[in-house]
Amino acid sequence: MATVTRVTKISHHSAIDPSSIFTSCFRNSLVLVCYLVLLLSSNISPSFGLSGVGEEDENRGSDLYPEILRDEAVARLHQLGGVSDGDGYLERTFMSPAAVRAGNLIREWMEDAGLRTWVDSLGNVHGRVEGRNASAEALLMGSHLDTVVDAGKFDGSLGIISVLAALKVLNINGKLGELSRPVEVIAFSDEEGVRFQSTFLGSAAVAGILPVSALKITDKSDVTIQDALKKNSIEITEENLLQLKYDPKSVWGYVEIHIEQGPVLEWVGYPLAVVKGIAGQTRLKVTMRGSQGHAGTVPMSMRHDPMASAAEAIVLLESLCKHPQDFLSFDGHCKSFSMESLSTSLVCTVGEISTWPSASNVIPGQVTFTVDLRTIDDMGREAVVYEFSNRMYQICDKRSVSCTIDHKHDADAVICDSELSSKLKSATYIGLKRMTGAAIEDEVPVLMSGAGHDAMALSHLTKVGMLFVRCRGGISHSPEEHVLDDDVWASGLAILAFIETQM
Ligand SMILES: NC(=O)NC(NC(N)=O)C(=O)[O-]
Ligand SMILES: [Mn+2]
Ligand SMILES: [Mn+2]
Repeated sequence: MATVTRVTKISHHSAIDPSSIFTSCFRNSLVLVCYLVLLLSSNISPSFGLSGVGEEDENRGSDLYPEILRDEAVARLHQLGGVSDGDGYLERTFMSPAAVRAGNLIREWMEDAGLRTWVDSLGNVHGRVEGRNASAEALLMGSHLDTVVDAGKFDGSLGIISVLAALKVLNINGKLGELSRPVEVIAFSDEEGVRFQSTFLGSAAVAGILPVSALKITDKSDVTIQDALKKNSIEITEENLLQLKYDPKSVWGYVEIHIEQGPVLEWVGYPLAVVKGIAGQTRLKVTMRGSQGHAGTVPMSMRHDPMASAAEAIVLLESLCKHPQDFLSFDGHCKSFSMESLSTSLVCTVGEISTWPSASNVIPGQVTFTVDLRTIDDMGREAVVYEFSNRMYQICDKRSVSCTIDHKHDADAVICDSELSSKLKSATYIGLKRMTGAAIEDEVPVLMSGAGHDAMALSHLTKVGMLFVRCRGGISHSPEEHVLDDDVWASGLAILAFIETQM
């Protein structure tokens, strides 16, 4: 008997698009209160249960496949979550030993689902079935096999394992060869960009937007991307890099399942959401150099301290991103960006800082820190980067510290394809109906993504659509990241319904 998490019902006649609510309320810290008020005022009926498969139709249970879409998928998520370079925490970065082991394990699961597999020269792991018409445009699906440091088990992995579970069900039912078009699952080698700070390496190569110059990017140990591949017996050249690009005419679309990494689905009590779009992002590396010296003998007035300069710049960044309207101005004519969309979606993070020589009794000679800046408003993002840069250089001049800004990564915001999103929404209804045995009257939530995804890179190749899966407390990029077993199941049923109805 399937028991599925209870879902708060949003009555369909007052269906509301949570992302629009968030746009209007997101401005202040009462956003969730606003959201709740708006939901309650739309006659939320008492929560109806996804209370399990109806007793009356035992046959329905036969197309639920809990042993594959839930039990085996959950077991694989935990198994993959144990493949790590870290001791006691999860870490898999581009072409690391654990990333290679993870790729091999995923490849086994691809073959277990009946797919033809290979690894390309950027370390992406591919599994493909041609279906009835090998020359038709292919449906691409997938997500990333790399992780951040001290990661959760579901970010990236769920999008690979859930899709493979659905394809395994089709293979068991003898339907895989009957699909109307080829289907290809790709486990991308580097979405997080932790090692080289230039994210989407694998998916950008498939989309044809990874410049050859990227192969010379170095990590903290001065190892280039090219070296990292060579250490794994992959000789990447300009020629075979360019060969990785898929012909847009050979691709029908790209679909990615991913954890929400936010609190909304848990808040509204719904297991899945359709993604409306993905915020644009910029990554900077700031280096400040000053006068290294003795902590005990250099008078404060004579110091050129890059640590204090960095601290002032980081606090400035926080103020700029909390209150952009206090820093930015634009004449009403050019309308280059909307303060509304910027201030409701702008987030900035300094996640990494390092100093040299990093000794408690030494005034540092150099400080380096990262900046991660995101918003759905691309023009606004450029304006914020410009404003931060100018004000940071003023800080450095005032403190007689030399500063450089290295632009590591830029990705424009992406709007998901409306037709593909509509198909994913329909498939979600079908999947959830199978689980509950009752018609789903609610509007599937539609959310914006502040997190980046390989779909951003693939949007340069083909139309993209995404499904979000609820995660506990919205927590991600943490070992606390968690998805309910039944929500893993719901994601598998939704993508199975999508493939069955669209292919
Ligand atoms: N889904 C993700 O966690 N993506 C992460 N990676 C990139 N490239 O955005 C991020 O930081 O949001
Ligand atoms: Mn991530
Ligand atoms: Mn991710």
